[in-house]
Amino acid sequence: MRRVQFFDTTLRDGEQSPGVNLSAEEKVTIALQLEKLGIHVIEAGFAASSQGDQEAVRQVGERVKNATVVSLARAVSGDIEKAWTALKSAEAPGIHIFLATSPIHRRYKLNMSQEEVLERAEAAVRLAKQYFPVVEFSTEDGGRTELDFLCRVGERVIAAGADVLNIPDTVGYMTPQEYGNIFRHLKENVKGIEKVRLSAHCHDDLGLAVANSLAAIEAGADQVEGTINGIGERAGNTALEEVAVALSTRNECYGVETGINLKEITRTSRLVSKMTGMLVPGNKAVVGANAFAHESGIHQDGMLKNSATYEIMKPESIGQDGTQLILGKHSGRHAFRDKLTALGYSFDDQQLNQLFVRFKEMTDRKKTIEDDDLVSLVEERLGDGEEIFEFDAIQLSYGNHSLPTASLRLMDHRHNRMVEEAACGSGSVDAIFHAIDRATGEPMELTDYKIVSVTHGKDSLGEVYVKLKRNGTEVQGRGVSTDVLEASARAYIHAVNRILQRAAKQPKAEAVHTS
Ligand SMILES: CC(=O)SCCNC(=O)CCNC(=O)[C@H](O)C(C)(C)COP(=O)(O)OP(=O)(O)OC[C@H]1O[C@@H](n2cnc3c(N)ncnc32)[C@H](O)[C@@H]1OP(=O)(O)O
Ligand SMILES: CC(C)C(=O)C(=O)O
Repeated sequence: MRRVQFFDTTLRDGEQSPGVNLSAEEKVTIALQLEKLGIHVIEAGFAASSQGDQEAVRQVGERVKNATVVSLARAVSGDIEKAWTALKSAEAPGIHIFLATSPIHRRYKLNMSQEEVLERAEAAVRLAKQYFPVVEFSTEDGGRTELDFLCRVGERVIAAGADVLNIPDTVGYMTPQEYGNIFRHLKENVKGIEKVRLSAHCHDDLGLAVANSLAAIEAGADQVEGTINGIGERAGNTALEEVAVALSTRNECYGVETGINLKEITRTSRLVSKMTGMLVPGNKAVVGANAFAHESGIHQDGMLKNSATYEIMKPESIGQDGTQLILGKHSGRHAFRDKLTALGYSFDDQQLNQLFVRFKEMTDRKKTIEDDDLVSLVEERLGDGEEIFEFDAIQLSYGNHSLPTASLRLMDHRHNRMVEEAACGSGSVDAIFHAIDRATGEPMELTDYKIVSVTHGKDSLGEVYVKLKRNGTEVQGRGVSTDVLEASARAYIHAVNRILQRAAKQPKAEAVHTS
């Protein structure tokens, strides 16, 4: 199978992301992880750009043993010499020389004619060849360069001894078809092209960097350049982890092997994100936090039946922890039951349906449902018999200069009717409890009341515990809601139900106990 080599420029083009500045130590740490990932060429920096980067390139070159370490250099002797100073003690040194070839860059940036570009490129490669075993030449803005001229540049640098010819789409302007065609054209028209490795280097200005890189590979490129997480100048570079996973998952389309250790992808992505401060968006392909998370009920049901329904690769194959079924607004009963089973509960269909109704109410108010939320929800009902009174709705009027008033509606299952009552109190909670006493016609003595926050954040669940006493029987009630006043009402009604259920079971001798 044809081999495609991976050239990582996280430490050079990736570092060109605004706000990113890596120390030599950080570059070494990332480079050693790139080595574990199986990257073949690591661009450690641009030695001529600063004393600090020259030192960083030197340290990376000395520490990395299983990849070629290169420095970027302009087509000027000073840059090439600084690159050699940095890398002469490296295990496998290389240099990456670039010179823009497009009409726009020649005219406005370099102020060079085509002939001058050809001469400068050739001279730079010849000089670099005196020092480096591996010389890559990049035709900066190659995508927007006249094809004939691109071929002439290619021929000149190959004749001068270049080992790799890289055709960058520097401004992310190419479409996959156009970019692939450039590689086909070079392969067919450049003398000596078989002597060099042909390389693709894409930017993501139109969101096409990965697609363009894959198109180049299809058209014969045998090296792909990019960064981890796709970081880099402007909209960034080709995300190498995406290319590696695409080449492996759709190997029947590309028929190439890479030698990339896919299991190291997640670790590498997290390290780069941490050290550069460039956060990975949740929906980012392959390494985003949601890449293997399923939120909707229909998908979750499919996943539980067979993960191939909604996952095209195994999260473990790229070092991710595993599939996540996120319970939320769009979840269905299958995922709900599965989660409860994982938490150690088992329910018949009727119980599950009742809990599911409460769960859906909760998801309308709370973005993410955590395990603790579910435990609270379940335990609110656990061990209870049939509900006598069922909470339905509540409305409160509160002002610091007026009497708090609560209006409350509940279902009275004994008489199969909705009851609505209102009451005032010394505070909102007191008003709610009076309204419940009126609605049930079963006044209780409140002996304890406390509120606990179940999870974190503004939309966390409040859990209210009350103790009610009547005729010597004292019971506890629990209520959960994102609103503590509603949780209070639920807790009180829960306790009323339990007291009445107890009384029904022991009509004559009501024991005094606490539960
Ligand atoms: C597409 C890419 O990503 S290319 C890499 C881009 N990366 C960087 O630029 C990061 C590091 N850069 C730097 O630290 C600085 O730009 C330096 C140290 C390299 C150069 O700084 P300065 O000497 O002050 O020059 P400055 O950056 O302002 O201008 C670039 C000069 O290099 C010339 N130049 C640009 N590319 C090349 C090239 N490939 N070969 C030769 N000369 C070049 C420009 O024409 C300009 O020359 P001029 O001064 O004669 O007009
Ligand atoms: C130096 C070259 C390869 C580059 O980064 C680009 O053209 O984008």
